Order: sequence, then C-alpha cells, then structure tokens
Amino acid sequence: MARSTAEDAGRRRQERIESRLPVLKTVEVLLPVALDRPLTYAVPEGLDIVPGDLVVVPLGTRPTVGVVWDGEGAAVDAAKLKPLSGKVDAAGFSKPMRSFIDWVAVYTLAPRGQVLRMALRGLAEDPGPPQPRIGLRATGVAPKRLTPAREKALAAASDGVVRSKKALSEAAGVSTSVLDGLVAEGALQPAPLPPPPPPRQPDPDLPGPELSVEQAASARALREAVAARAFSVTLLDGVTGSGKTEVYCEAVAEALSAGRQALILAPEIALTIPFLDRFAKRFGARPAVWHASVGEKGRAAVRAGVADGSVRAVVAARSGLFLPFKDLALIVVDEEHDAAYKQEDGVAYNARDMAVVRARIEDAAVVLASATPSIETRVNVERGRYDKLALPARFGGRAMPAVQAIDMRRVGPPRGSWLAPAMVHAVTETLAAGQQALLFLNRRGYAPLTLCRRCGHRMKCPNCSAWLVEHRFRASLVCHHCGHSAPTPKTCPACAAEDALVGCGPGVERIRDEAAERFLGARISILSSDVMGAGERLKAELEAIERGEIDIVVGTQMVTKGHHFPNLTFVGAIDADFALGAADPRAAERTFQMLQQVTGRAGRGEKPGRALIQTHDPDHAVIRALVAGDREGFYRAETASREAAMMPPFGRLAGIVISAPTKEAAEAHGRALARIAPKVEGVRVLGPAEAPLAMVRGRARVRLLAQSVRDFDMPGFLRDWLGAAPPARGGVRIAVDVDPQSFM
Ligand SMILES: Nc1ncnc2c1ncn2[C@@H]1O[C@H](COP(=O)(O)OP(=O)(O)OP(=O)(O)O)[C@@H](O)[C@H]1O
Ligand SMILES: [Zn+2]
Repeated sequence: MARSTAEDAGRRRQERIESRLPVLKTVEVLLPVALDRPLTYAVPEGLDIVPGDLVVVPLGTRPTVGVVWDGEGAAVDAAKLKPLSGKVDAAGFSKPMRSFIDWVAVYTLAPRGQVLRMALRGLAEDPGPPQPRIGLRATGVAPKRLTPAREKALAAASDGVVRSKKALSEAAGVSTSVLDGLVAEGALQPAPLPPPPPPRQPDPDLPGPELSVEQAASARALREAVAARAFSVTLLDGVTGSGKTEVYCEAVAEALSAGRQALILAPEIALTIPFLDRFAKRFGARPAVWHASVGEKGRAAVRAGVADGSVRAVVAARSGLFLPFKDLALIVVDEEHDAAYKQEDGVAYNARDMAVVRARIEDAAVVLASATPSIETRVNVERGRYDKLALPARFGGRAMPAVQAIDMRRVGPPRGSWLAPAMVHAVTETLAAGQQALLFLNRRGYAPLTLCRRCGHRMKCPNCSAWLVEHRFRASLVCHHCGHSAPTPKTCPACAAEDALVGCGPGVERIRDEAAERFLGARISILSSDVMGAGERLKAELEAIERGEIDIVVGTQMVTKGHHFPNLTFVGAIDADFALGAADPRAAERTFQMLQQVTGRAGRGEKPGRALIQTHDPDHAVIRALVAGDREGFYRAETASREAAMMPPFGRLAGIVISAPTKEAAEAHGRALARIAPKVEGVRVLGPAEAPLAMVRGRARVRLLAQSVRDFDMPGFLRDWLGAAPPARGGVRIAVDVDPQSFM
C-alpha cells in the first residue's frame, strides 16, 4: 500500500516533468500570517533560491516577505503556481533559526507563520541602503558681494572639509540662508559627506572590576561554558547585591573575545536602562538595545547588525530571543524567575524556557541569573540538567537587610491611611539620616475600586468583569484589562448623587499622597509604568534617584528588581498579602520572590539596610521565611508542596481559554471540548469553569485545564484533542497556553 502510493507519486512527478518544459522549480515559503504550513511558489528561471532565503511573494493581492522553508516543493504543477517576485537583500534564516521557529510552533501550538512574524520584526521597517548624505564644501570661487556673515561662512569652510549645512552654519555662527546664498553664487557647492564612523564595538579586553574569590570562581566557570562551544545551562544563584551582573559580564566578555555574539534578556524595559551604562563601563561601548520602545529605525539597524554579525551584544526584552543571530554564543536570562518572560497573547511562550531551546539548537551557553530562582529551574539543577553557581553573600561583605513584619491586625495604620505607625517611624528615621526610602505597592493608579457612598454603586468596566482603577494623575477611571478609560465622573452614574464617589484601597498614587502629607518637604518620586513610560523620562528619574535627588521612591513591581541605589537603606512593603490568596499554584512562590527582591534593594551601598512588611498574616510561611532570612527553608517547603500536588515542575499544565460573545456559547463549546478530550493515562482535564476574569473586552471566558504527569507530551496531547474538536462557530475563540503562568 505504502509502496504503491510512493510509486504513484513518482509517476506523477515523472508526468509533470514530461508534460512541461522547461520545468520550473517550486519552493515552500513560510509567511508571517496565521498559517502553520508554508505555501508553495514557483521559482522564476535564473533565480537561485535556497532554504532560509528571504523572498517576496504575492499573497492575495499584497506582496509579502516570507522565508523559504525546508522541504521539497509539493508535487504540483509549477506552471500553475504563482511565482515568487524576488529575493530580499538581507541575511537569510540559518538552519538553527528555522528549527527554532518550528520548535516553538510545535510546543506552543501557535501557527508557524505567527512565530515567524516575531522573527521578522524589524525587517518591514528596513530603511534600505543608506542614502548618501550631502553636505557643503568651499569651491574657491569668490561671491560677488562679501558681507561679514559670508566672510565668516567662507572662513569656516576654508579647510576644504565637507560639512552638513547645519554643522557649517553652527561652526560659522551664521544662518543657513547665508549658506544658501553662497551656494547660489557658486562659492559653496554640494558634495557627499563622508560616511559616519562605524559605531564603537564593545572591547572585551578592557579590565573588568576586581572580582571577589567567589565571583572569580563563578566567572571562570561561565567563561569555560562559553568557550566550550556546546549547549549548557547554568543557574547563577546569587543573593541580591552579590554581583551577578559583574559575573555574567565575564561570560559576555568571553563570547566577544571569540568574535561571537551575546544576548542578554531582561524582563522589564526599565531594567535595560541602567544596564546600558554598566555595560559601557565594562566594555567601553554600549550594547545594542531591542524592545518595544526602540523606534523603527533603531530596530531595523539592530536586526540587520545581528544578522550580519556586526552587532555583538544585544540587551533585549523577551522578543529579542527571535532575532536572527549569525553566531550566537551566549544567552543570559537575567531575573530568570520573572513572570514577565511569559508572553500571554499571540504566541504564548516563556522566553526563559525558549532561550534554553534556542541555545540547544545553536550549541550555545545559557546563564539563568536570579536571587530568587524559579522552582522549575532549581529542580532542573537538582535533577542534574542544569549546572549551578552560587554567590551566597553580598559583594564587599555587605549585610543582607534586616526584615521585620508589621502585623496589620494589631498595629496597623489608623483608618483612612495606609502606612502603619512603625512604617512612618522608620521612614522618618531614614530621611533624618539623609538616606533614601522605597515604598512598594504592586498596584498602579490611585485606588483599585471606586464606589458611591450614597447608593453603594461600584464603578465597573463596561467590557470586562473588573473594577475600574482610579488614576488621579490622569483624572480618569481605567480598566487594567482592556485599557478602557473615561474621565472620573462628578456624579454617581447610578443615583446621580454629587461628590459621592470615593476611592477604596490604595494604589501607588495614593501612597505618594500620604507620604507627601506625612513627610513634609521630602522629594518623592513615583515609579510606575503608566506614569513613567519607558523612555527618557524613566531614565532621568532613575538617574536622579541614584544621585540621591529623591528622598522617597514609591513604586510598583517595576522597582523591585535589579536596581542599585547605593543610598537607599529602607524598604517598606505596603501590602504583602494581596497576591497570596490568588488562584495560582505559584502564588506563594511569586509573593516570596517579589518581596525578597524588593527588600533586596535596601542597604546595597556602604550603609546597612532594613525592611518592613505590612501583612495581615504574619504567620504565613512566606512572611516567616522572609523575616527569618530562611530562603532555603521556604524553597524546600514550597517545592515539597508542589510535588505533592503534582504541580509544575512535577507535573505539566496547559490552559485552554474559550471565549465567545455570550457566556452560553463559551460554556457550550467548553463542554463540547471537555467531552471529546482523549482518555489517556496520566492526564486529567478539569473544567470547563468560568474564568476568574469572566469577561474581557466584551467576551465571556471559560477555562479548561489539563494536568498531567511530568513525562508527558502535552503539546501532542493538545494537538490530538483540538484537532478533533468541533469547529468554533459563532465567534468562539480558543487560546491555548502550554505551561501557563496566569490562571485568570
Ligand atoms: N567585584 C566587584 N567590584 C566592584 N563592584 C562590584 C563588584 N561586584 C559587585 N559590585 C557592585 O555591587 C553592586 C551590586 O552588584 P549587582 O548589581 O551585580 O548585584 P546583583 O547580584 O545583580 O543584584 P540583584 O540580584 O539585586 O540585581 C553593583 O553596584 C556592582 O557594581
Ligand atoms: Zn475592561
């Protein structure tokens, strides 16, 4: 049977060859659209095309850039196919890069084209070959009339150097219209400007800081891992302020010395900013930067440089993982535990995990750095899959901050305020000593809930099952799930009472107001993504804090990690509990990590630090471990309870969210899916159940959860299952999330 099919195919191919002359070659082209399979195109005669080439093809009516994928073109009549329009003049996708895209698609169940789209970012904006820039040069011809301004201009140009119009007008101190006049009279003449000097390359031979004995040992091990030119993963597990950055920079130096490339991933754009300067201090030049706030031109330049090998070091947000490196030697995943590495929409991938996959395909080294490693990574170390290097003490013999809990049930703040007396006292002392304090609350805006004092009406998002968050800074009520935003009304929309709407609970803006009232004259800064953005403003603010121009920093999780403010000695966590109860198997781990990171900002300079944590549950294991400084104890207990519950990494999870215009439709489809779930040993399917966020953007949501033993092909199971699913009609949509981080 199989034999005759093969023979048939062979015969068909033969017929094709005989019936058409000349035979056109066909190729498979993967396109950046929601298709899993490449499409087949004919190759025009004379065009030399190999897998990995970037090509332009007609797709519908639009020319689209795609990538020639592996495999023979299908055995179809090439003459009936559309031919591809041409090759793009850019470095193609290497075989490892193509394998990586295939791998991510298979694992996440995203269509391959959708993964490709991430890897083509920065290409569409390619500015093309640089236009020659034109400047001005003196010709030696004397103008008819010589004014003092003209004299100045000609004197400045007398050296014969070609300068841009702007540069010449500045050098001479005359307006550009003077120069135009001289051009008109032939005394100045347009001429091509010399090309700008190439950007300075980071120099790995510059001396780094003198490392401590432990740091040096770790640095040596990481250098060896990079030099081995083989796949490896190393957890760099060092307490806050132990100098992990200095240590992994040595691994970067090793990659650069070999003329190869390094990628440093950071979970937040805010963290890339101080890193640029630290990198420049170490290597004499800044690395390339890749994230959403980099403009189109900048992105195109980074992408091109990464592909041709001229860009050696890139610091990037998670999407940098899909850049087409020419010779990738090292990926550093800084703050590897961070949930921001997980992309929730579109292709649901975890950049930390996919960094390991990419490194395996490219024979590269991975460094996972964290003061609070994920349980997943720790277990991989215990199983011998990853290596581990430990930095158990802060650099320079500095002490870890002393951490205490404030029991909000007994010694909490007076009604209507959020800072407990002990917190106020500690901040006052800190300011009196000329030091900085950080108040941490992981809630943006002013108040998480607004209600009417008269009728009790609560301000809800019209599109989501969520409260609107008051942002006083923007004078509006905002939904943090869909972005809906409207001016804060003067009257209650339900009972029309005037001035009856009140904010309940605190966000960072409210803490800022309270701090301003309590600590008169203190210079206070709010660090929160919606207030600061991610650009120059944030950079300036971080620098002002570092220089000591700010007394109190009030911030969301944006400030919890990575930053190094030497004069900051006190950290107060306003509400340690709010994440503890969440319907999330990682709730305890996450809370521990967040609080350990934020308290770790205290006392990183000469002066010792301390931290206070406001909690309603001081006996909770997380709080007790933080106060006792018993990191290992917490991890042991948490790992054991995860194992008992068969939760990751001891079991696998996948979430399926079904959304639809109505709750009934979502539920019906959820039930239909659950009914046809394959009965396989070692896996069970839970749900459908209404999602905690039951409505987002006007769409009702229900969830299914698949839970399996550890050694189980979850993507394969999901593919079989969903492949047999009834078609999603009536606006039903299905989103699959393998290894979910969010359970909302
Ligand atoms: N060997 C060294 N010589 C001089 N300074 C050092 C050295 N090691 C670390 N430092 C300094 O100590 C501070 C803390 O180091 P770093 O920021 O690398 O710590 P970290 O382990 O990354 O901390 P966190 O996990 O909290 O981000 C930095 O200012 C760094 O420059
Ligand atoms: Zn909303």
